[in-house]
Amino acid sequence: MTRIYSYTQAIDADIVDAFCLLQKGFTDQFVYYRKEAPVRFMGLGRCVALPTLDEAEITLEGPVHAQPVFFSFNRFDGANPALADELFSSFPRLRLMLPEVVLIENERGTFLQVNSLGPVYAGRVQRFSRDCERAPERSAAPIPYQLEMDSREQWQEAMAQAGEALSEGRVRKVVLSRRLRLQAGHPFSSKDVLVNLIDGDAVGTVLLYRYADVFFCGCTPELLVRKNGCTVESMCLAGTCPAGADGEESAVLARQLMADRKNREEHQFVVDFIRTVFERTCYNVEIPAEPRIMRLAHVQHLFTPVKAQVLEGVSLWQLAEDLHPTPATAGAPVGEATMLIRRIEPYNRGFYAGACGYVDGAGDGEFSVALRTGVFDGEMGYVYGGCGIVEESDAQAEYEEINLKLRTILSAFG
Ligand SMILES: C=C(O[C@@H]1C=C(C(=O)O)C=C[C@H]1O)C(=O)O
Repeated sequence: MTRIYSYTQAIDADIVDAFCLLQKGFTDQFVYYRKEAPVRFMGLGRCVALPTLDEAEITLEGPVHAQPVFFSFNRFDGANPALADELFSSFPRLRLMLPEVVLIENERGTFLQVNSLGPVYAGRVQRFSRDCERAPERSAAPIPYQLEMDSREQWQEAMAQAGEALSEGRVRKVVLSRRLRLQAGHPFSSKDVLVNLIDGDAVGTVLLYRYADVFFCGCTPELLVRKNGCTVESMCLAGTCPAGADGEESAVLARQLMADRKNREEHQFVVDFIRTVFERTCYNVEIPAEPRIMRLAHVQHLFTPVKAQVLEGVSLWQLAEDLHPTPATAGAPVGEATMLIRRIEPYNRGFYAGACGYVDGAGDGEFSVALRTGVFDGEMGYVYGGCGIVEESDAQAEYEEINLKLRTILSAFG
């Protein structure tokens, strides 16, 4: 058992400004920041890492009753024996990481949480809250960079391998990705990348995990699972078209996407998979019969929301493990597709397309699928993008689709 003391008080501060000021003093940094709703957590430092919540004995302190916020960043294919990209190999494999300081914004307000393995010393809270409240308004600088294009021939080759597995019937869908290398004149700043994503036009949830000099960051539209008491939600997201230049073009493209058999099929694999997991672990499962459109800055997706009540005794962690990876990021059947990805992709995805999120001391929280992300160290970085491949997919069109998806993470450089 690990006894954790968690002290929370309200603060009158903008949490992003406060994070920008405080971050200089901490090598470990964690962000889970939903842009469209105040579900925002920004963590600094490391109080403790635990394998499960069962190991924690939590004492809540301070004027606000709030659970400690643990972060969890997990690899796409944690069991893949292939070595991860050198940038990812430095991140420890820890399940639940509790920061020393968490800045919280939710529908109740903005809060400062200080976590400790002994009773939290009041002077410490006062010092952080003073710093938060005097934080200057943030500014972010653009980051000039060069993108090294990957080879189209290599992509054709990967597509040919996928095509073979599809025509032999070994898989019915596989999600292949591309990795592009970036080079900058100055070291990538995690603060600037973060602020550009939060304040820019990227839609979704901003994620950051910084460990010493290396950081993983992005803005994903895809929720894996959210748990609030016994209510749980998920999302089927697969099938893509461009966003369109204006409202009219966007509506035409959306209608074509809704009517496109290939995209509807790619989408349906995800719906069927999530339905199977939810019907085993939940009840009152609600899944609309028809998908909707999710419009983002650069692309639009077919999207089906999922809602249910979870069976007593089933944890958020178990749901995330059962759901990940879905056919949206692996393919169908999931195991066969994952094996094919290991064989075809010349790199290990690391956190890209992994389940990343937060869990609070009561077991509520959420995980997103870490899409539209990259990993950075000094002047170099890698960005990742993928797309679902079925038998009738065209290599050229899928290559272009990934270019559109990459524009979200590239928007982080201004
Ligand atoms: C794999 C990615 O995106 C996934 C694949 C999609 C598709 O194939 O249409 C759409 C959304 C995501 O589920 C990515 O962005 O890297």
